[in-house]
Amino acid sequence: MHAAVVVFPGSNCDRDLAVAFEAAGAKVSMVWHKDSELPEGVDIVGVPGGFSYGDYLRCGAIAANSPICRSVAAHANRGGYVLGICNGFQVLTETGLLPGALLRNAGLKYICKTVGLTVETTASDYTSGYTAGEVIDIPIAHHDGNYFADADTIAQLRGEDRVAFSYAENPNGAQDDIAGILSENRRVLGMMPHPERAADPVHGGTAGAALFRALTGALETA
Ligand SMILES: NC(=O)CC[C@H](N)C(=O)O
Repeated sequence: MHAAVVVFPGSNCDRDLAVAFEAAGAKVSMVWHKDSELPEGVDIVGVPGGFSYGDYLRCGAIAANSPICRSVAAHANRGGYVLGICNGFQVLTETGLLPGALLRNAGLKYICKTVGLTVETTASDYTSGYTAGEVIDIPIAHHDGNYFADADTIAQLRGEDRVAFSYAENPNGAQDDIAGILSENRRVLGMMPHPERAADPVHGGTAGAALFRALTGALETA
């Protein structure tokens, strides 16, 4: 599996994401925000966490209009896989690849801690390594993680089994406790928690590693 990890000015989880992909057996290329093309043969694009462009305007809003994001959208629209984590999830909602928006946390504070995440569906190449209903410990670190979408969109996400993860205890006011959602074709995942920060024993937890292993397993045999 060949993964590309996008680097924006202000990204701070790009290396962590690359290491997590590599540990699961992927080949990784780093891609700069000013590049207009993804490398040939990329199976999945990772949009990492951080503070792209200093979170100016809105988290992810400027990144969503960067040259590389046009190629990321084209890749997704061709049926390619895209994983957006934290700021990456914010970028994916800003590009319109995923519905809804990430608002300021209900408590108006930056939250940095490990939370329990309920695996809501195993029907995706990201979550097939978990069991449905399993609660996994994954860190969060954000000030704009409060997922919002209108009632029809939430009902559609639930009806189509597209909520990948929910918070066991809601830390940020996210609607319906939503922590991560899938696109209609289940190949684009956006999630606020950081699986790449729980992917090695030195992180103090390895629950995130199963997501990367499931992906490489699925894409290697595809
Ligand atoms: N860790 C992150 O990606 C943070 C995303 C964004 N800067 C926020 O604070 O909400």
